[in-house]
Amino acid sequence: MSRRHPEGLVAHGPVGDAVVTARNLSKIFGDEEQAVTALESVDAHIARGRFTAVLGPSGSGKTTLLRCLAGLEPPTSGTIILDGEEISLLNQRRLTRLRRERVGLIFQSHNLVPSLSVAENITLPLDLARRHVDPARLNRIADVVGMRGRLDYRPAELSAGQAQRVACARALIGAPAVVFADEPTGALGSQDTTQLLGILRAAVDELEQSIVLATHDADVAARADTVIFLQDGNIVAEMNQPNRDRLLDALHDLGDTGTSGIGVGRAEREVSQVEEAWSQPLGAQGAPRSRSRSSRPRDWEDTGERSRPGRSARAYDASPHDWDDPADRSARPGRRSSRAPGGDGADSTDLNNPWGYQ
Ligand SMILES: Nc1ncnc2c1ncn2[C@@H]1O[C@H](COP(=O)(O)OP(=O)(O)OP(=O)(O)O)[C@@H](O)[C@H]1O
Repeated sequence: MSRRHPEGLVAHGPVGDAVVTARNLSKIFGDEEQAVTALESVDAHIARGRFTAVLGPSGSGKTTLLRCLAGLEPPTSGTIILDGEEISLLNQRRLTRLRRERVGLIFQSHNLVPSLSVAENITLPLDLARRHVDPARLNRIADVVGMRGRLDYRPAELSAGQAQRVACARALIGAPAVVFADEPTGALGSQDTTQLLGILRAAVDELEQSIVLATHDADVAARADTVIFLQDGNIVAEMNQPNRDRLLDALHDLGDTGTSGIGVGRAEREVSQVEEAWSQPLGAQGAPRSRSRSSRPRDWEDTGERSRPGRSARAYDASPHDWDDPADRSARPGRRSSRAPGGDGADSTDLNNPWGYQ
């Protein structure tokens, strides 16, 4: 069942259902001695209308998982169902159409097309899909990401944070079934990171947008509803309603010694054009590696796993809402309905409160 939100914003299907499912998903790059197993027999259930983070160190398979789930990378084996469609059964033309109509993409590098204006970059997915661009929708999304006053700017005239907010608007404009965001804050400073996560968080809470975000940063993952822990191409644990403390405890329990790269920045990955991002593998190279496997992901919802005596919960003070406050969190997933009136064209949006609720 679809719900129609104000301003024609559509959430597809009941919140909490799977928007993407992977069963027995494996991805091997290369063959024989050059073979690299990036994903091995992964089962994943991505809930609709929720914010899911995939947390893991460099090389754990985050990008590969997102690319497979988004239909950008063909799996070696396994099944992926995206918004009700088994994507392995689709021919290239239908797969491209499915991606354009139902998938939003955000990368670490903003991938804006330099020759297009901000407005043209935002509406690019709709133009590629030959879908109507509703000017009110464009203005609303531009308000949300604080770019309404810069719609005629070119990407070269934007800061890194502004450019990534445009990329975020581009992913949200078509109200896709799911947005995949691969390290979207990896090249941003802390203030821009906070703003971008606020926009993504609000898109989930206010619009029931399904979002899957890959990160190596526990602080970023702490903003999600669910965290999937990836190690060596395996999902080794899942946690609902994370906070920073619980995540750090879980990482400690999983054997993270602080040298795995989780929580540490990395070099920006360059992909030049959004159209290329829609159709081409990123082409990362890597060496084969040994792996330790667990047969079943750990579940930190198990109360036996949950209590951590001696650790007090630290507030994640960068957040616009205190999501880590259990009282506040219990209010989710109830959606706040009151909104501020539309903007006047200036970039006056409170980016810590991007959808304008009180
Ligand atoms: N196109 C490719 N060809 C060969 N190996 C690849 C390719 N893409 C990824 N790999 C390898 O697959 C493994 C998982 O890579 P992936 O990029 O998915 O990990 P990641 O967790 O996203 O890492 P990072 O955070 O550094 O981006 C790595 O060993 C990587 O080198």
